[in-house]
Amino acid sequence: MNKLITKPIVLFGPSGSGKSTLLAKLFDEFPGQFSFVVSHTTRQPRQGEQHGAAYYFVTKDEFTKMIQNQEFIEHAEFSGNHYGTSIKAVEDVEKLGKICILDIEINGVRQVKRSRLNPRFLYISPPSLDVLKQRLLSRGTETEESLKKRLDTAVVEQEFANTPNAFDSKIINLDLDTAYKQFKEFIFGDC
Ligand SMILES: Nc1ncnc2c1ncn2[C@@H]1O[C@H](COP(=O)(O)OP(=O)(O)OP(=O)(O)O)[C@@H](O)[C@H]1O
Repeated sequence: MNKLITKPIVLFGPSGSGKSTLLAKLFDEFPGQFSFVVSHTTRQPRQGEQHGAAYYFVTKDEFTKMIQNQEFIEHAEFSGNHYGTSIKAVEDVEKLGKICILDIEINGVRQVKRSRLNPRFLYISPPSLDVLKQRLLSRGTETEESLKKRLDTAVVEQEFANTPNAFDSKIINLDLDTAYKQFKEFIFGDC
């Protein structure tokens, strides 16, 4: 196997910019070649969620110990629950010979940049905030409040993306076929 293409890939971009859509196409076209990393969380499992598949479910104490032992590449708290990506979880994906994809938000990206992981960063940008708003509306997943929150966050994410060395490559997701072609070029291209 070509070692170079096993370098992990960090995907980031505003909610609604198309990350899941592009990943779904990729996983569909290349089954078994890519994998998400299994994260750790302190939240309770939902029905059907398996330990080690959806997440590694751990207690708050276990999570805190992992932070102290510097086992996480990035971690964060959302709605009172902790979530983190461990170095070991990334290594587990690599051991399986799969390309590891991390789909994370910008605070995670900042932490990854300070970690010993040396991934490639890809920024998925919407063509404009107006188009982003339309796509989030047509996805039908948002309340008025969550839409506003996502759009406000998108402004911060775009500002972050405009800082030097924020990403290795950027895709403006206007036409999906074109964006997907660029996505594959990045993934399979030179590191
Ligand atoms: N190029 C495109 N043209 C038109 N619609 C698109 C395009 N790319 C994605 N979409 C649509 O935009 C919506 C948002 O895309 P998607 O859910 O993939 O975004 P996301 O970045 O994964 O968001 P989140 O971070 O919230 O998971 C979806 O309804 C998707 O079908």
